[in-house]
Amino acid sequence: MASVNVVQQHLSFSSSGEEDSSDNSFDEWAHRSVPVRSPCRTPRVQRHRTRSITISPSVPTSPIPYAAWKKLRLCDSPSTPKSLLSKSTLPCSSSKPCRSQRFLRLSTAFDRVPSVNVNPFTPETVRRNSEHHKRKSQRSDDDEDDDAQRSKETQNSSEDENFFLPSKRPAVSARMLSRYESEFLELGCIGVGEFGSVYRCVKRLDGCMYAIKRSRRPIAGSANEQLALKEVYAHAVLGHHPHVVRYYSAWAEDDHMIIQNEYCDGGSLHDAITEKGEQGEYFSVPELRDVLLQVSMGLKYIHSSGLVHLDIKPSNIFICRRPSSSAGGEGDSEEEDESPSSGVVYKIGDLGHVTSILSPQVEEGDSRFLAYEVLREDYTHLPKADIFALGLTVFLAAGAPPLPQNGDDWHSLRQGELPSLPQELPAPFKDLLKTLLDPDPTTRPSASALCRHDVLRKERAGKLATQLRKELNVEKFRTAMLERELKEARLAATSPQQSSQLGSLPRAGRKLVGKSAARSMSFGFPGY
Ligand SMILES: Nc1ncnc2c1ncn2[C@@H]1O[C@H](COP(=O)(O)OP(=O)(O)OP(=O)(O)O)[C@@H](O)[C@H]1O
Ligand SMILES: [Mg+2]
Repeated sequence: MASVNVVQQHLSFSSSGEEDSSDNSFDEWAHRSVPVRSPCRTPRVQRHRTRSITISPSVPTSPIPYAAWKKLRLCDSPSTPKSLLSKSTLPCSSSKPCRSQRFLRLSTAFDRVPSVNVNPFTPETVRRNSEHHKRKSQRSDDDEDDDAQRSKETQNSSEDENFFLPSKRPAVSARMLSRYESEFLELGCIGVGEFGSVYRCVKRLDGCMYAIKRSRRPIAGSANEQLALKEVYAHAVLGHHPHVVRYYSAWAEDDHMIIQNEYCDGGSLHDAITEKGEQGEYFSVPELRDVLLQVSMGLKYIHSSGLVHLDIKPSNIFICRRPSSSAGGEGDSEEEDESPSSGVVYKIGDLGHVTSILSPQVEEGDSRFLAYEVLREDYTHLPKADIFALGLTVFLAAGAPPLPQNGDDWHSLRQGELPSLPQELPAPFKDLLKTLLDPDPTTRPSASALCRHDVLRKERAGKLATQLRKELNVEKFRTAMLERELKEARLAATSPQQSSQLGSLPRAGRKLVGKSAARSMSFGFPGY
């Protein structure tokens, strides 16, 4: 759990003698992590601002008269006047004194907000637990003094429990905080879009990381309300797919829509392109194929659900670099059983423009990625507008210069003129990309056709063959070992004398210890 690490690191850092940070309250830390004047203000700051303006004892906390707002009452947020908030603040438990200054500070830092549980099942916690147990057993081997050892173990085990086991603090306190504050610990702002700001948060109950998107402006009665609702409706209908950002929950709070999604630890494709660009690099051909194939899989799923995304672009494609530490992990899907060749998973996110293919209500996305037919309000081939935007996305990843928002260059791109690239793409791949940008939407391949396309699948097939060859070699080796052991066993059965001689005089190259190791050798293949 990177998030928990962040918190623990921060806290132990402050306990290491840097006393000028004596006022290291969580609030201050959270504020420091967000740049001053950033448009990405934390919901907490914004909420308090709103509250100080709109909430007085005589003013109801939900003064929104709009009929449309009623639609958003997915979960009523409790009223949280400041008085209740401050009353609800619990002091550090006095019945269980803090063990060290670090823990004292830990509880000091946390006592303004409910604590966070550590989920013992996340890959990171499991890894840390096993490393810790290894270290502990090494310590036991080395230590000779039994008494000292025993007292040390008692001390260590309580340390371990405090550090690695789920916390014994109350899971979620029933204090009068907003749902966002009571259920999540905010670790920082990870992005700002047109519609919302996105925060990396740990859910206090399950200890997993989530991306929480909060609409930047109040939504009741505004055009943003439709966008907010669309995003939630689309997520709820789409369910799980490895190449679509997973949705967990949504609610309205202080007239803002809040959406809890899977956290993608690699940021957006836009970030990755920018990072590479700053070093004069761009995505290689295998990486481009990977992006194209994986996003096509996500699109195939969205399109087959009767929906279109209509805002495909690098900043709406998110990257997961390691096994998901959000709850749930990867979902199943017929063709997604192959793991991505790069170890990087691309996921389609930001469903704010999603609409139905059959009865579209089109809210145009970013004009740089807009297909010409959508501008002309021809909605007969909407899924192909996603394909067009995907084509431009891949061109950008390949090193194309920034796309025009309008003007002659905008039109030329929609008349079949390809963006210039700093790298030479293989002809079949370039031809495929060209079809994605074809002015005629019917000529562009469908997402489903892209998923099956030879140019994208060939490399995976090659990798699969290499893997199978390796597995075959291992099996051959294993068979040879078994045959040899069988021969020896037969020999031993027919002439016990010979076998005892063999047993007493080890042959060169044979192990004295662990002779049967080969049999229990694990190559990590199912069935063995
Ligand atoms: N699930 C996530 N995991 C990691 N980062 C995310 C996630 N969701 C959003 N972000 C970050 O926040 C940024 C804005 O998110 P998002 O695109 O959902 O907001 P938006 O306001 O709808 O954007 P737009 O301007 O495209 O309408 C993203 O570009 C990305 O950097
Ligand atoms: Mg976006």
